[in-house]
Amino acid sequence: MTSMPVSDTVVSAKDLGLTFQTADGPVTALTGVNLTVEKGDFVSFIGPSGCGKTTFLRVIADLEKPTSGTITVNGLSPEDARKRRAYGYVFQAAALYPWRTIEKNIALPLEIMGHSRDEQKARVARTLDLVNLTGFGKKYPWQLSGGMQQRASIARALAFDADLLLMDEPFGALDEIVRDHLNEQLLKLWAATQKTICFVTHSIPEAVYLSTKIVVMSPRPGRVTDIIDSPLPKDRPLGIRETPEFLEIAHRVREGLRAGHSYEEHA
Ligand SMILES: Nc1ncnc2c1ncn2[C@@H]1O[C@H](COP(=O)(O)OP(=O)(O)OP(=O)(O)O)[C@@H](O)[C@H]1O
Repeated sequence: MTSMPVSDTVVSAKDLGLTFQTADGPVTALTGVNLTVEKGDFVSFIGPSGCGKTTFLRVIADLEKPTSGTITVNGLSPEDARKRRAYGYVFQAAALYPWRTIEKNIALPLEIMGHSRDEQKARVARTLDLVNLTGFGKKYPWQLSGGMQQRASIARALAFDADLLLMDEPFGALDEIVRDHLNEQLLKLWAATQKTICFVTHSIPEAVYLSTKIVVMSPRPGRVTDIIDSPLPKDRPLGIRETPEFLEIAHRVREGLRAGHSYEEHA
């Protein structure tokens, strides 16, 4: 096996653009995106519907091809990175198979990758523990709450131990109290596993609470209007959301979103 390139840069996008050709003409989902994600970063992408957040995640995952600019993932093309299983992907809906138990859902990618039964069992137990679902492996998805299902889908994405986790609005459909709880748990999980996380959200408090870096985007065409490096400490109790430092970053995100919006109105 060839060794991985040694670098702390996980994602590097330079002047990245993606225009979809549709029956109604071209749709520019992304234009001029420059962004570097370093190992261990927690990067949130925030912006209104249609600003290209999901498209950017899909480009990293090699599910879409850019039409201009360049992007590398772990120093490789997205295609080569995907083949080396560089990332786990968590979708907006938990997308668990209803006819499989939670542990069988988590084991599915491991089965496909040809891991032995013992290895599968060990990894399933480890990831269930990471998302606090030990004891629920034999349940079916419908027997779990929405928040627990989403944790199970995070466990599935963690099971093959990729360093990069791509999360597309994983908690968007959950109520605020459950969401707060999952945000706290996700930060603990991030600290424990030292993963690099790219996280799409519509929520300003969620983005500020979770991130080391916040990428503010605006639509038509989708572009980055601000990149904020958070000065907040890594250890973040929920109460941090009432501190002046937190509110200041939230204010800057809101300003960035507003600036993008007025561009849209005047374009
Ligand atoms: N496969 C596709 N074909 C054509 N247009 C597409 C395709 N995928 C996305 N788009 C368009 O690209 C733009 C960006 O979409 P994208 O889903 O990335 O936005 P988003 O910021 O994730 O939105 P949301 O917050 O609603 O999920 C939108 O205008 C969308 O309609």
